[in-house]
Amino acid sequence: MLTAKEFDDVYTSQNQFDWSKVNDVLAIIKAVQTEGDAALDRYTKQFDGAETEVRAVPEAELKAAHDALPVDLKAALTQAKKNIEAYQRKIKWPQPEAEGLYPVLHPIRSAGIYVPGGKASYPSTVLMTALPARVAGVEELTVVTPPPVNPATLAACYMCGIDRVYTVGGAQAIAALAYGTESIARVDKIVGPGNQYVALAKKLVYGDVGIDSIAGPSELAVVVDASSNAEWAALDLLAQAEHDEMARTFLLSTDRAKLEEVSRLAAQFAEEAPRSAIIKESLKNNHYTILAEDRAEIIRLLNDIAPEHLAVQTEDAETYAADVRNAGALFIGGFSPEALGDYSAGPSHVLPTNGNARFQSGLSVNDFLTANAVIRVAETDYSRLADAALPIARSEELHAHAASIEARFGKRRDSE
Ligand SMILES: NC(=O)c1ccc[n+]([C@@H]2O[C@H](COP(=O)([O-])OP(=O)(O)OC[C@H]3O[C@@H](n4cnc5c(N)ncnc54)[C@H](O)[C@@H]3O)[C@@H](O)[C@H]2O)c1
Ligand SMILES: N[C@H](CO)Cc1c[nH]c[nH+]1
Ligand SMILES: [Zn+2]
Repeated sequence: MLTAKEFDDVYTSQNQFDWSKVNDVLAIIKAVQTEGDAALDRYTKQFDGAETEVRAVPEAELKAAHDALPVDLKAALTQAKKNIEAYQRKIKWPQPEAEGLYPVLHPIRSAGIYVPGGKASYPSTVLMTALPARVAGVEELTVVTPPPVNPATLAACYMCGIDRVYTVGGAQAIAALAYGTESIARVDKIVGPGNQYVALAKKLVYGDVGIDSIAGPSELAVVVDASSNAEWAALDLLAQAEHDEMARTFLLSTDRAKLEEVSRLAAQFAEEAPRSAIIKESLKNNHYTILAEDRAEIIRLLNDIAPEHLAVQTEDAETYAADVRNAGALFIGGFSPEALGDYSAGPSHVLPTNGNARFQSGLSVNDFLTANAVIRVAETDYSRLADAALPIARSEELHAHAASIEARFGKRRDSE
């Protein structure tokens, strides 16, 4: 258990993006650029142990996976799909009136979706990425995901009408979406979460292609007080720790006894959990229990951590939403476990990690829209804007700028 000061000392140095693999990832990207599909096949064999030739999964295979879904899973995916679509429709930017100065909104044409598949499989990520894109009106969606692929992931692709699905993952899949290969067409924007290799590749290709954000190893901060259910809090911590040894969890309170109770239960559940090895490693290296002085100190710590997920399970939980500026998604109250956000609540579970919530929101329909400013100046408004522009153009000594503005005064006088 750490005080806030002790946490500040240890955490700041660790809360940095891991660039140590950058040369490996750059080499992968370059190989895909020069060798295309052959490089994809080689890396799939090397990193995923699969002897496959990259190919689009036939539509009939997607449909067969969908038809074979167990009834309860099909119903859950269908309901989750409805909830996600409803939320994305609600938050979609409205098109402002086409008057004078306004943005004109367009969906981007094509998007590539990375669906992780290394340590777990993620049919839910198909829904959480493809549906916001579909609500925006993106024409073409390509999914990449490493082998072996969970049939439920293929079924989810079928439900979302994905145009092409390729069983390739990691940095090589990101490079293929960014630059294209013989089999995979390049896209306008790449979205979706992934491990350090995927995150590094997205950073490196950005600018040649759009990206949504860096959605890396999962994170959860849980705030508890004497009133909190310690078992629920402990299980919520495990639910994120089981994603990855690199998943980060934080437990905060002003109540020492409750922190001890939650920590004891988390350690006990970790022993019994099916994914015990991953969870124990994550809790050992990437978990922080913090005893704060007061609520203000908890708020300050949360804004510094800027966690992907924040679960507040205290009596005054409602008050946190206004005071915490930096969190990818907030889960308020005991009946809002983070896992519901992962699957069925509605907002996308693709959220910024590693402190990126300071400047980045979770994936949404609006990530698939561009807003192009339209400037249409009425002649009667010209002088007002020209007078506010000319002295600035002259001070920048950009004479052609000034002349282009002055020329309109001449034209107007001539036409009067
Ligand atoms: N932030 C979010 O929104 C969000 C959502 C879901 C999942 N996640 C996170 O996504 C991550 C998924 O990671 P994952 O590993 O399970 O799947 P992944 O698909 O991201 O990574 C697997 C791929 O990594 C590549 N790889 C593995 N070892 C490599 C090596 N030594 N060199 C080069 N490439 C290598 C392989 O190509 C493999 O296909 C987890 O950390 C999870 O917590 C985040
Ligand atoms: N918690 C993950 C985001 O960090 C999303 C997810 C998908 N499936 C289960 N969980
Ligand atoms: Zn999760």
